[in-house]
Amino acid sequence: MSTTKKASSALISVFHKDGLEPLVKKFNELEITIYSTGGTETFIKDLGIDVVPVEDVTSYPSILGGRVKTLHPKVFGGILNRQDNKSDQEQLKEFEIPQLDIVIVDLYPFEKTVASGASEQDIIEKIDIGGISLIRAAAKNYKDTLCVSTMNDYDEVLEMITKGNGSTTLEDRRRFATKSFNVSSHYDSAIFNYFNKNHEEAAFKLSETNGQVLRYGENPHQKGFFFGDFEAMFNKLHGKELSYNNLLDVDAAVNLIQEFKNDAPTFAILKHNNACGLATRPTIHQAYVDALAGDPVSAFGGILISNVEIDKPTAEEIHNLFCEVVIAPSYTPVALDILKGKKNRIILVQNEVDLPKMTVRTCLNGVLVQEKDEKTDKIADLTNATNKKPTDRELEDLIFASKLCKHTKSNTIVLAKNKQLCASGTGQTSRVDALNQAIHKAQSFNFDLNGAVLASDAFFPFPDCVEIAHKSGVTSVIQPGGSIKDQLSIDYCNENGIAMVMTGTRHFKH
Ligand SMILES: NC(=O)c1ncn([C@@H]2O[C@H](COP(=O)(O)O)[C@@H](O)[C@H]2O)c1NC=O
Repeated sequence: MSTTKKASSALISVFHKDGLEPLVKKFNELEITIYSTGGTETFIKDLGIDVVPVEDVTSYPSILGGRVKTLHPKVFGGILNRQDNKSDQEQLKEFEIPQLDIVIVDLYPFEKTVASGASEQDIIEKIDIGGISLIRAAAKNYKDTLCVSTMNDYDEVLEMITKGNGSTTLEDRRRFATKSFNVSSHYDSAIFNYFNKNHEEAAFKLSETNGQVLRYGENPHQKGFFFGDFEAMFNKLHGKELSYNNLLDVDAAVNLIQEFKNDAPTFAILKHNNACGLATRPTIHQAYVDALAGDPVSAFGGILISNVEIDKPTAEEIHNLFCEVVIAPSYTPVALDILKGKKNRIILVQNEVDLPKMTVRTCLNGVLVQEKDEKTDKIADLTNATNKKPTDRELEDLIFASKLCKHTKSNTIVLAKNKQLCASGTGQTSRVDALNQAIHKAQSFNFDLNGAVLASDAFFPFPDCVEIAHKSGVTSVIQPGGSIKDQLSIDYCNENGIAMVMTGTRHFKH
């Protein structure tokens, strides 16, 4: 028996009518009978194309404000019958059920309605019942039925139907069934996540429908994929394909620069997810120059991000550096031309899109999920722990350093001065190691640490860090506090004229 099937009928029930016209016209040309629901029927009729209202099949009107319109055995029988099953075919005849060869559905926009901040009642009404049932039924019966479950596929369907003169192959129908279960399971995950927003039910559903195969994973012998909507976040203007590691760095960069969103021009340079350069200045050119000065060695091959438009002078400086990715909210035309001067350099425009509020990572044989660390330390949150208070300049530097600390791998110590990163110790197994690494690095790039500030992502269990910091010139310290031995560090600061403020908030990043 041939597995290629010629369609003679289609049921169309779509929320968004955009993009439907060419498909409907093609069906009409191929003499495919079109059945349809209320709004879709009006749309098709207005195109001057014959359409059979679904009510003519069910002999029921649409009831309960549209909650029930296609949910009827005559509709589902038409979709689910097996064409090679004698009894199914006899029942079609007996109950006068029309054969439905193609089903096209565009579901009520549930996720968009939730995102719009609509009321619970509006959201509930956007839980599609009939549409999702049509999709499940048609996809289940892919041997006989073609299921089109998203408007993104209309072009492909039009091409397929045109090429096959109304026929589809089993292979195509199975492929469309897979797409349909992708749509239906994503839809149900979104509904579950909406209902379970307070996490009463101990279940986790992460559903991403946009996937991309990467060149490889973290290393060339590992396969890698990205599931997410990169295009929603960025316009890629130039350069090679982003790698797995590029994506991780871009993520780190975007989260870091978010802290400086409404600040003066700020430039960050990152390597392996940590910043090796950061500066806030009156111009973005100066911010870049001073960020680079933080560690011009590490900056090689780095990820660059700016919180404001990149102009010509900045682009000229950047062009001297080999870097993987440049990210900014915009570029002047001249700056863009300069940056495009290197073939592989990836240039991204960051769109104004909210980042997810939860983070997810694999752990053992499951996943760990947590709220994102959304707390940014502010001057108003600080309590003075010492007799000496930080100067206004130091206070600004303390907040600057604390913002960076939050986005650096633990254990970390950040040393900063005049809103410039002098050096940080990153991902160390002890806080003392992190501090020593930072001091050593800062000195190797000729930073004068006299008057510098120190930020620590967690409390000091002993006074050793403040002592080492003091001896290298640090005059002000910001830390969460909370150690049973806080007083030892405070006493040392008081005895040596250091100001220490406490935030009360730890910023571990593992
Ligand atoms: N209730 C039903 O039987 C039903 N059947 C189809 N729908 C949906 O109704 C929408 C199309 O409605 P209309 O053609 O009236 O504009 C589509 O999004 C479709 O998924 C239904 N609506 C909700 O469940």
